[in-house]
Amino acid sequence: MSVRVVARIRPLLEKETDKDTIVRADGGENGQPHTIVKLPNPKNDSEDFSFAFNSVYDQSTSQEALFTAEVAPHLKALFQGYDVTLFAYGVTGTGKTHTMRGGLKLADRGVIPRLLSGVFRRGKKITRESGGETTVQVALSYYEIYNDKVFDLLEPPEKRTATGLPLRAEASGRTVVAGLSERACEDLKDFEKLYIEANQNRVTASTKLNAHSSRSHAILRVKIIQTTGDTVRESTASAIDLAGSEDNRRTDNGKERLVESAAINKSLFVLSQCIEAISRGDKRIPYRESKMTRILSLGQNNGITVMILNLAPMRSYHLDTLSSLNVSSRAKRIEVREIENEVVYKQVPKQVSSLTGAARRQPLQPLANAHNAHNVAAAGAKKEDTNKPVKAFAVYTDKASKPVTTALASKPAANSSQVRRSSAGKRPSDHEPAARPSKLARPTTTNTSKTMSTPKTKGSATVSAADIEAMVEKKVGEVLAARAAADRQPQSQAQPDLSEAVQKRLEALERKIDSDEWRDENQSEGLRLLLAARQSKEKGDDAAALRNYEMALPYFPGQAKLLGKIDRLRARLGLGARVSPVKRSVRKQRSRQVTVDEDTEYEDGEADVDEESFSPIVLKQEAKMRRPRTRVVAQPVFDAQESSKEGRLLLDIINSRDVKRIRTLVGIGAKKAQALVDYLDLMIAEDGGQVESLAQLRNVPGMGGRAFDRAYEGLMV
Ligand SMILES: Nc1ncnc2c1ncn2[C@@H]1O[C@H](COP(=O)(O)OP(=O)(O)OP(=O)(O)O)[C@@H](O)[C@H]1O
Repeated sequence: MSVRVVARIRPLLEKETDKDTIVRADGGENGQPHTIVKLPNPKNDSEDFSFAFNSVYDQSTSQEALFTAEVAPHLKALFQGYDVTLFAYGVTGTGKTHTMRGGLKLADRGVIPRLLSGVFRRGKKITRESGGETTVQVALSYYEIYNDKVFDLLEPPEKRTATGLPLRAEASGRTVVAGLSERACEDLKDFEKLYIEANQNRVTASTKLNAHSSRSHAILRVKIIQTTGDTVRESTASAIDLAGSEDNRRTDNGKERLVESAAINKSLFVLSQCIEAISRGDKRIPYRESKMTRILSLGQNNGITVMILNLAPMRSYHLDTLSSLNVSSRAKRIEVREIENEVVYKQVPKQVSSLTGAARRQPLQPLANAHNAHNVAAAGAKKEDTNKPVKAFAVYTDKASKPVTTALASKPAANSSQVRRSSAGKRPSDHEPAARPSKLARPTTTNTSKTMSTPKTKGSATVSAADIEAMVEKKVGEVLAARAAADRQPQSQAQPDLSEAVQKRLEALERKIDSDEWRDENQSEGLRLLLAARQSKEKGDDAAALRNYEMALPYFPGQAKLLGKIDRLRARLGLGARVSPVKRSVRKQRSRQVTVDEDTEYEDGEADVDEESFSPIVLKQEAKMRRPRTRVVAQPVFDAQESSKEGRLLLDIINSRDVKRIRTLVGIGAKKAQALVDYLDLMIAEDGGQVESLAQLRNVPGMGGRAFDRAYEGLMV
């Protein structure tokens, strides 16, 4: 069956200043559960967008009701040998942890404690009814993915290693965490003790948007082992509380939080890309690009998968809500085959025949929602035109309105049985940069939030409703333009098969980045993002390429080459100018007289990145910019260098991309040489393969300022 996707709208919290609720549950007349999420078109309040899900739970839904409807029915299957995966997805502060973990009071308990309670109860029942012949053991493992590293939550934090636990692919195709501890759990009390202790190990820290924000993805695995005589049946329930995406411009996040946030946003972005790739039927699903997606292996795991989309009802989350509705709607299209885990015989090594392995590994199904009532009509329609792209989600407006002029307006909805009443207000995409919309307009408990819901008072420095409207308008315009640009590309161009040579080259780079253990984590991360951007670009997916380049930017702050790529892509997609995270106030135009700080950078804000400066990049860069200036280098010196024989030799050596040759330069060791070559492969090669000038070379990470001077001067000796 396809992944079951349900939405839960949380109630307003007392402290929340934005009381303007715009998200509501609909559909499901005559006592049937709701199936539609409705919210206004951000560009036209009188018109509604609707998204269809398997079920929709409104603000009044209790923890008990949600569990009874969505989780309890799968307990039986779990004991029949099926694996069950439950995961909560949504923007920060929308209620994921509340849904999964809940509060301490009995009525507030979330899905996880209720699941365990159900497991123990059913286990006892089975033992009782079998007259003691069948015994049921429960074992737990609990871990988090923090900054793309896996940490065991059942072990004290002192035992953590810097790199975390490695992942391993099993013969069955499943990805597992190597070296994870597992604890036997006798009863609910046992579980609660373990769970509370483990949660204290979980990295949560206060952010401005959510005072108890989860900064990691938490994964609880409950293994159920049923033994009858000499047969053993194992199945696993996984409950996953994903960290929420957030916008750093709104959260006042400090250095550490920024890095965390980048990791969280990246993994969630990869998840949305995987969902999209599966629903499109792509051959390559980018699971490998984040540990969370490797572990989740959406669509590859057998069994039953339920995705709970958490939503906040307020207007201040409007664009974020649209974005997560888009992603979740696509997830409905992922098919998971329900395959029972085999019974194995005690003492006999478990047989995993290749046939079984192959059968267990899920072939990815592009359009697998024959089970999804909303898609039946579309599935039929699709047959007529197999070349047409699969429309990834259903959204229709509720009010007949004038057709809009965007290119999107004429596209038919493909997976909704609902009548599309208006072609207006097509959905924004979830994967363009603009589609993880800014929370600029999100008020929570902050002052800004007040200004959102209260009219602007005279003389105050607040944002007026019209300003906000304009911001939303602009953002939506960007999103629509990006989508329109993407849609304008002919299908053959949208997903071309990469040439074998390019594919091989990219795969080799991917393997290398993964295998270089010596490499700084942040450096690897930055390179991975560049690689992902490169892959997207090769495939003609400019929007995804842009997103990846933008995410790589904090790892290579101020890099002219990278900024150029971003600017070009933004222009191509019809998006506005880039908003630089680097404070514009410290950015000055380079003048004839360029001032160089003692050990490195140019003053124009285009700080370079060398191996040592990868972490903590963003703040370090600003700190560097504040340092006193001590040396002044005149432009004529640069001009002379450009035309000197040393300059030409330096370029020649760098352009050779030969690690051994580059290492001969003064001040460049093995690591730096390798990092340079990788960077050149990713950034320069696609533009013709050459660093054309010394000025360009000075903007290559690791080759700015002093590193450049040393290498250059070394050639003069
Ligand atoms: N259904 C609900 N009923 C009552 N309160 C709720 C509900 N859902 C969420 N809340 C409250 O909203 C706040 C934010 O919820 P929560 O921490 O679960 O969000 P989250 O999505 O897990 O955020 P993050 O991703 O930042 O961890 C909490 O105070 C929580 O108690």
